[in-house]
Amino acid sequence: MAETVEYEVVTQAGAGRDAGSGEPVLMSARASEGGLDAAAAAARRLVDALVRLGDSTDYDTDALATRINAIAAEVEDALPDEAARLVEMWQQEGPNRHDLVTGPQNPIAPPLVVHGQPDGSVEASTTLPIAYQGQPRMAHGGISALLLDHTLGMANGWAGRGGMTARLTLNFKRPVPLGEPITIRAKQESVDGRKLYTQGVLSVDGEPCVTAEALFIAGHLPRPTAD
Ligand SMILES: CCCCCCCC/C=C\CCCCCCCC(=O)SCCNC(=O)CCNC(=O)[C@H](O)C(C)(C)COP(=O)(O)OP(=O)(O)OC[C@H]1O[C@@H](n2cnc3c(N)ncnc32)[C@H](O)[C@@H]1OP(=O)(O)O
Repeated sequence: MAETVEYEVVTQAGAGRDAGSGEPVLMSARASEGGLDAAAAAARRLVDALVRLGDSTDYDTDALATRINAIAAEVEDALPDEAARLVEMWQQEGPNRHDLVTGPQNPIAPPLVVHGQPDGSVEASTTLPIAYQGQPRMAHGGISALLLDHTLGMANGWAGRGGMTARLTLNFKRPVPLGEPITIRAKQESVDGRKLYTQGVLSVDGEPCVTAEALFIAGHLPRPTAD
């Protein structure tokens, strides 16, 4: 097996769920109004507009591609060393700002907002745009799987011991609509040695759409370091 390590969970407030405030605690990173978070939000907006644009418009998409490529080239010219960026990404003890589900710096993250609850569960919410469409007007099942896997993973972190997904079982009970608020609740139900058993449900308007049961194995791959 690959070498794995365990991380201590530190919340934004500087403590894990034992802080005992009795209030939900924000676990995902809060988006800043400017800087890279704002640029990622703009990229998300652009992706949404492109998917909605289609071909039946007079809009000059060739010129658009040229302009988008010019911006991409400008950003590429400013990129730091890739290894150093990886170290920076994983330095933070709190929520990952770069991750593809909750990260405000990641344009393909919806992003999902996750709160740790006093009862040991986590609750996550977002609204999915049309870029995530599977069946007409509905979210792709793989997106539901991604959101559930991640939220169950965060529930493990909130419970104090996180790990890697070994098995994820999903039941798709109802299609998940785009453009409507979705909620995911998840909780680590039991621990047996390194085996973490975690469950969750994705609901819309209080109606369960997708349920998940997972086995995680405690430990993560080591974070990149400068050495
Ligand atoms: C306010 C601020 C808070 C911030 C902090 C928040 C905290 C949260 C932070 C961040 C959340 C992030 C959330 C992310 C969530 C997403 C996670 C992923 O997507 S992970 C990527 C996908 N998964 C993989 O790539 C794994 C690939 N598989 C492996 O690497 C290995 O198979 C691994 C590590 C899973 C297990 O390998 P071994 O060698 O360590 O362990 P072995 O000995 O094989 O298994 C241990 C036991 O588990 C059973 N087991 C393993 N896999 C099983 C399976 N699929 N089904 C049933 N049993 C299984 C085995 O039979 C064994 O059982 P016996 O101890 O013998 O009783």
